[in-house]
Amino acid sequence: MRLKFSKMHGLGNDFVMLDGISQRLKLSPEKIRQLADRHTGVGCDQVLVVESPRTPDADFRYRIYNADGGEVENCGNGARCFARFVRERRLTGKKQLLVETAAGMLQLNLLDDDRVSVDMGAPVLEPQQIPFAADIRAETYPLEVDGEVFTISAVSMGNPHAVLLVDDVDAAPVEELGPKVEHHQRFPQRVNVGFLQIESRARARLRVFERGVGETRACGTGACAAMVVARLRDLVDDSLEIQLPGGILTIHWSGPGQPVTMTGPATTVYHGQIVL
Ligand SMILES: N[C@@H](CCC[C@H](N)C(=O)O)C(=O)O
Repeated sequence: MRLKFSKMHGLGNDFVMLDGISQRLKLSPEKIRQLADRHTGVGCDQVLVVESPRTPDADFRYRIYNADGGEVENCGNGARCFARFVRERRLTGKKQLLVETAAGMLQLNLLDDDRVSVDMGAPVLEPQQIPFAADIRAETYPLEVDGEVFTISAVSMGNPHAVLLVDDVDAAPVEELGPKVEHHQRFPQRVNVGFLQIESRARARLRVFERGVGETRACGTGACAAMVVARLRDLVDDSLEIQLPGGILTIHWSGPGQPVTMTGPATTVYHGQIVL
């Protein structure tokens, strides 16, 4: 199978973008892993696929695969790249798009300064819906890992996130604790793990160990989840600049029941073809 693709990134969270409307794709988990391999494939954190929508209101359907081959529900940085990709590939001339994902509808807006703003929907905090094993919903939960108890918060932004507050994100045990929380038995669908340092009511720093990938340079849904956790604990105001290793995302959330808005860049690196 010969595939045309674009290599893109959102703050260094990188993607292989595939147009599944004008080319026929037969993707298995193994083929996704081949594409994502940084030594023998194109290399990326996620493979993103554009498809025709299933519901009449939507402009497109957007599917997301982690580098480990698993299909997942949502990807914030990918959504911004998606908006740019469908314009560059002339699949649409629109600057405002309604896109179907496995997690529901996303609204994407291409801004005049080339950034993309995404309405990521309202966060879900009910443990069963995240999913996370807990008897009742709480702001924080104790989580035991190798005999040590950590304090986490749990949020779904369509995909599951655990967030830990840390004093110094540079010294956070992302590589050691990240995989243990990702595979913790209380998260039956595994989880993305964010390490969040609050700098002020308007600025924070974040590193994310992503489910199915490892630490990435940025995670859009992770930044939204971090905002929700920080805002619910009244540590930040409605607008937050989150510094990730790859750059800054601006996140806005005015509180429970409201959608989270994420704004940031989307960059095309090159277009290519690969035989799989
Ligand atoms: N990088 C993404 C999140 C991608 C999916 C995630 N690894 C998961 O398994 O849920 C983002 O920018 O949100």
